Amino acid sequence: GTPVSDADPFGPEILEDPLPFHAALREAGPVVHLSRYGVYAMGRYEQVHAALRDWQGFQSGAGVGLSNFRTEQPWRPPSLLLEADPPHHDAPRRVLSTILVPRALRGLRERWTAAAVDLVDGLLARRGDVVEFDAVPALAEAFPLRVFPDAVGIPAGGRENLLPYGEFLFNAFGPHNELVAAGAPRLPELAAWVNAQCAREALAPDGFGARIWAAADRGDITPEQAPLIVRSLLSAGVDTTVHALAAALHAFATHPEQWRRLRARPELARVAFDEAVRWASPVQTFFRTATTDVRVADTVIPDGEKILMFLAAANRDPRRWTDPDRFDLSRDPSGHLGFGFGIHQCVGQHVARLEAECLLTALAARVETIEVAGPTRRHHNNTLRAWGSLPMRVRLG
Ligand code: HEM
Ligand SMILES: CC(C)Cc1ccc(C(=O)O)cc1
Repeated sequence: GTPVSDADPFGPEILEDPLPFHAALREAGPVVHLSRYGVYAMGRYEQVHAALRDWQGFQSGAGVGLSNFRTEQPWRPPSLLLEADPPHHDAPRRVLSTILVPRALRGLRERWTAAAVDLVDGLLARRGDVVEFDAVPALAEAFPLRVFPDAVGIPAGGRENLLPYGEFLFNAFGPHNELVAAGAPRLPELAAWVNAQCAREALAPDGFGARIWAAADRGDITPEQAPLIVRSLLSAGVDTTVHALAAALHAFATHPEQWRRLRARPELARVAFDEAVRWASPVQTFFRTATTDVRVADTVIPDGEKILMFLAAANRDPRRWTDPDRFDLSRDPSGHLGFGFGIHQCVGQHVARLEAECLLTALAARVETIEVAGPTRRHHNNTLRAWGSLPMRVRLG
């Protein structure tokens, strides 16, 4: 096939099945220059981990997509976390990590558990012992949309805008291909709606959003920063969990022995989710920008060049993982790069884990076997690994 350096990682062939390209990229060397986009690509765990750790040499402030904010206008005001370097990154990060730390989420566990049980019961009730449904709309999309917007505290109306907004955002980290073009027409209305949800008066008094505004009232951040930090939650907190949950359900549906393990030991739900995030890497890639001429192995990456990091390739690097292609609940997945690493590591990972734990536990309590019931369909996005459709058959027990 095409040599790695001429490949199009954002083209339909590789988006449909990236695994062969990831393997070829790992084998081609520690760093590979991709001529199509003029970027430096890394697929091995060692180099991706090192680049994520070295925030001084590999900055986020010029954008974490292909677009270089040093020379191009961002499509929206840059994120104060994702697209910021220290020191500007520090206060917004501290505010969000305090709000999203596990003990701050304790109050949600009971509510989210009840919501998961209610969703699963509603799906399975009075339909006999064998039930078929598409797990993408019925579970992977339905559960995050049922619990997360309320946790942020945004109004009830318009929440159907969240997924398409995130869909555009994650496409926009890649090149302006037809995936970006397809989302462009609706963007102005979607962006206007998202921005309106970040205003203090739009937010319920007890959600994550109100806590961000309370941090502004305390002077931990400025009132100008508060809405942008709420925007970070609405940008990063929906499509990621939707596609991670779909990936976990697909993993279990194609590995019945792992479902049996979860049924026997429901406390494995959390580690199972991290193994699914490692195995599927719902966030496949994103970029950094070299802040100086930086040497990686035998390559010098010139100042200002973009580096494309393949988290998904690193998460299946045989140099780091035993039997990397196996979805295995007995593995210790810690150290996986599915949530990133270092100062920008996912600040919402505990929210994602709690959502997954609640949904998987509710399913494991009712469902004896889970299997794919028909042709699955991928959904292509420049950054996200996603299922468009997951026909599923469950047997109650
Ligand atoms: C399974 C679901 C999720 C995955 C796979 C995921 C993945 C990631 C990754 C890989 C990064 C690092 C980006 C970088 O280094 O440039 C990140 C950062 C971030 N995530 Fe998540 N995420 C998930 C869920 C969430 C949720 C639920 C929230 C909000 C509640 C969230 C909010 C954020 C924010 C604000 C950042 C930027 C952190 C910073 O730059 O300091 N994410 N996420
Ligand atoms: C994997 C990351 C690129 C997900 C993400 C998206 C958006 C934001 C934001 O701050 O808007 C933060 C994180």
